[in-house]
Amino acid sequence: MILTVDVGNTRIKSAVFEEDTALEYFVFDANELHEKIKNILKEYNNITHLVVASVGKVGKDSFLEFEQQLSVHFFSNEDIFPFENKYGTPKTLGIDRMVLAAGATLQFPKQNRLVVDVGTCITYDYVDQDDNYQGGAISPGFRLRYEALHNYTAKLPLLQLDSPEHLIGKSTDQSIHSGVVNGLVYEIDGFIDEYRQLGLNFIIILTGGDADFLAKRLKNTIFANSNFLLESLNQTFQYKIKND
Ligand SMILES: Nc1ncnc2c1ncn2[C@@H]1O[C@H](COP(=O)(O)OP(=O)(O)O)[C@@H](O)[C@H]1O
Ligand SMILES: CC(C)(COP(=O)(O)O)[C@@H](O)C(=O)NCCC(=O)O
Ligand SMILES: [K+]
Repeated sequence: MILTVDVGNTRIKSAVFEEDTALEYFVFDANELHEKIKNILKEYNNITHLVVASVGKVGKDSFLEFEQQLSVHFFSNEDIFPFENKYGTPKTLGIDRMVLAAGATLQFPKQNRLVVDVGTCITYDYVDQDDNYQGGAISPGFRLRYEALHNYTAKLPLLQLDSPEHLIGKSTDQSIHSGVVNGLVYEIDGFIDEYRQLGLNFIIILTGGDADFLAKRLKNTIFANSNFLLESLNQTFQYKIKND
């Protein structure tokens, strides 16, 4: 059994896998990391590997204590991945993006793939049908947009993510929701349309904490799976074991 841990910039997501099947999912904050992992290991005493991808402030050292109990793998850009990395700065490519690209490559062979991960940031990652990772884009996620409007103005309130009632906002709150939510929908649909105009045919995987909220609002047909990163971590680790 494998325990996968995805440390994002907002929260930590985790899942226990028995081969390709996820048995249980968990979500927690960085300050609960040790206690939560200890509890998971108690509950599932067949876990042999702890596999981590972190772009947050939780580093490799945070998992040292578990090395007495099981084998720990903290993914880095030096690991073996099932794609050729054509990014101009491969060493600075986020490990979450590397794992997403690996998952897309392994789960959807021989086709162009675009992964859109809507978390703290929105990341776009394009892997072509010959398994070349080409790059993508990074933009602010929902929370960052709401907070930026509040933090960098004198008058705008801090709102929680909510559906805009109208395209044309009739109040301050409605205008903010329309700007943030419709703006993000247009951004993602716009990116997808632009990629298509390059003559590219590709599958789209939408993931991250806000994938479900967004999926029904996009005009483009997509494959939405908020657990795609955890599944990809499990698959990338199995790929590593077979190919290292
Ligand atoms: N229970 C929850 N706690 C916090 N954020 C949540 C929750 N459920 C959904 N979300 C949404 O998920 C987003 C974070 O997505 P996530 O993919 O976990 O980010 P990251 O990987 O950057 O930590 C938040 O901005 C929020 O809108
Ligand atoms: C862009 C990110 C901050 C996204 O983080 P997340 O929204 O998943 O918390 C992360 O992938 C990262 O730190 N990337 C490094 C820069 C790059 O990928 O080029
Ligand atoms: K992201």
